[in-house]
Amino acid sequence: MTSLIDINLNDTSKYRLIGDRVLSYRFAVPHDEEFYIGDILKITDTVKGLVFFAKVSDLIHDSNFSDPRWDTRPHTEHFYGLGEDVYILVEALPLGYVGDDERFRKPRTIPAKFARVERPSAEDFHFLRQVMGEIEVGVMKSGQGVLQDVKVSLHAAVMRQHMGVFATTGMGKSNFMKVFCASCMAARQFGLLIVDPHGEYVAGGRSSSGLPTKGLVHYQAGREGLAVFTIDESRRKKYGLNRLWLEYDDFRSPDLLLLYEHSDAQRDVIEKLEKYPGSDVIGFFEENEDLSDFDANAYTGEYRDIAWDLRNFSTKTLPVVQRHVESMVSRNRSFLRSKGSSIPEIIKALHENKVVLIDIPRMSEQSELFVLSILTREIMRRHQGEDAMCGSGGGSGEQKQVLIAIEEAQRVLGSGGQSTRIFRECAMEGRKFGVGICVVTQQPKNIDARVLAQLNTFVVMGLSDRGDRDTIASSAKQDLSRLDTEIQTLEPGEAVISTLRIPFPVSTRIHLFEEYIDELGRKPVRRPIDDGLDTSF
Ligand SMILES: Nc1ncnc2c1ncn2[C@@H]1O[C@H](COP(=O)(O)OP(=O)(O)OP(=O)(O)O)[C@@H](O)[C@H]1O
Repeated sequence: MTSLIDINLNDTSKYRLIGDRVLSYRFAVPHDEEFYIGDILKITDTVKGLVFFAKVSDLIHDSNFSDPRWDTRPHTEHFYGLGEDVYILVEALPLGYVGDDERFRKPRTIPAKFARVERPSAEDFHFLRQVMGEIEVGVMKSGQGVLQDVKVSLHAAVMRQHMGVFATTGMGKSNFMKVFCASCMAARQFGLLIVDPHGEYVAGGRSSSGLPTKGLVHYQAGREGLAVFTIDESRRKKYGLNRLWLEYDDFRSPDLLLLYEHSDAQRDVIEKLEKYPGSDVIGFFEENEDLSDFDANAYTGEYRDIAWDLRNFSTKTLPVVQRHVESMVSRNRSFLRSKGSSIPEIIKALHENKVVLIDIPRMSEQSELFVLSILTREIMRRHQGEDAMCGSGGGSGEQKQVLIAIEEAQRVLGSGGQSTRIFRECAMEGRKFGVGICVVTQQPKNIDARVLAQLNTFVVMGLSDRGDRDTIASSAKQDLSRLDTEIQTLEPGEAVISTLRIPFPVSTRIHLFEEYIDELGRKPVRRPIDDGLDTSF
């Protein structure tokens, strides 16, 4: 029989490990002890000189009585009393261990039998802090509370290996993205591109629960790490932002596939036109008023090659594509013009490791996808070439890193579909060229499984749908299946984060953006120019 009475009365904890598995610990605590799922524990193995950390994954009532039905008999309390023979069995998941060299490692060994189990103290937290990266997003949760001293930070170097942010509406996705942006502005480790059709990231607005929120321009101390390109004149003047322009040549015919449904014949036209600069394609369709009786042999206009390539298409197909091109141009008039594009400036800002926000308030979903697809293609094109091996001045040989956020990503990364080729290409090959994607979605089960398999960082916020949780559990690189209860019970603003270089899934309370930027504002911002300088007197 296991006694809960401690042998050494001077010892700080009387709980002892009785588990028998490398990947699952177990110990007993009195029946009235307060423990919560998610509590972080420290297990000291004095035999091997190792300190293990674990997280409570289950709580089970148990007893030492041989009668298996003792607790269902009347007057149980009277016969037995609830002394030390009745207890709670606590099951815990190992996080990792620290040895003499003070390095945190994955849990590849088991603590000694009866190793001491206790709650970690403030000094123990530096072991957990050790595994964190540069992009702070919150603090580590422990059961009902948080470990204020253990900030949860993602590693910038793994962002090119793609990230997913999964949350049902109202669970704090927008807040998370803004906190992530603010940390990227402060850390300046890679460029981050976000296209915002709701205008909420720049200057805030109202959260899904109606509360007023702030935006990235309010993080004043980090402003050097932010470049906003907007179509909103009043905002541009008020906050000193850049004007967003794209030019006809930024457009390529496959962008139409994202915006409209097409028949096979119309798709063929679009493919034929892919090799032509956007200004030629737009020029061709604008110059010909009526293509319903188009005859390539009789064509006398400026775009002979295009006319010749379209010679065999039916005169029913061409007017449809023409309508789509014209509607695309007129719909996006507020930022699309024949000459003069912001793309060089956008890419420069990304390569200066800034957060680049494309602010197109009140524009349609189609315009948002249009802009995102053009920018993604251009970033990929430049990174596939030599441009990204630079430092803006050229020659340092270091590859630039860019992360592209794709909100409501199921629209463009769902299973199947030609229309989303550029995003798919980015997910499959981007990392080789330093281009990562940040897939943000409420419906992970509707994202192509091959794309999910490419994501190496998962930020899982509350997901009410079992199918969504199962999809996440089967795609994450760390085992999240045993955290299902925790994921189901996450409150708004809480997340389970599974990422490379942090050896265990971390339960996190995401910072509230408004509080976080106040806190960041009080800290000095690290500027790339300061790297390597001794800033002391
Ligand atoms: N980390 C947090 N700490 C405290 N409160 C939070 C946190 N994150 C979100 N909230 C609160 O939860 C509510 C919803 O947050 P938010 O608007 O970010 O959700 P959302 O998932 O983006 O919603 P939607 O999908 O509808 O835009 C807000 O009122 C916000 O204040």
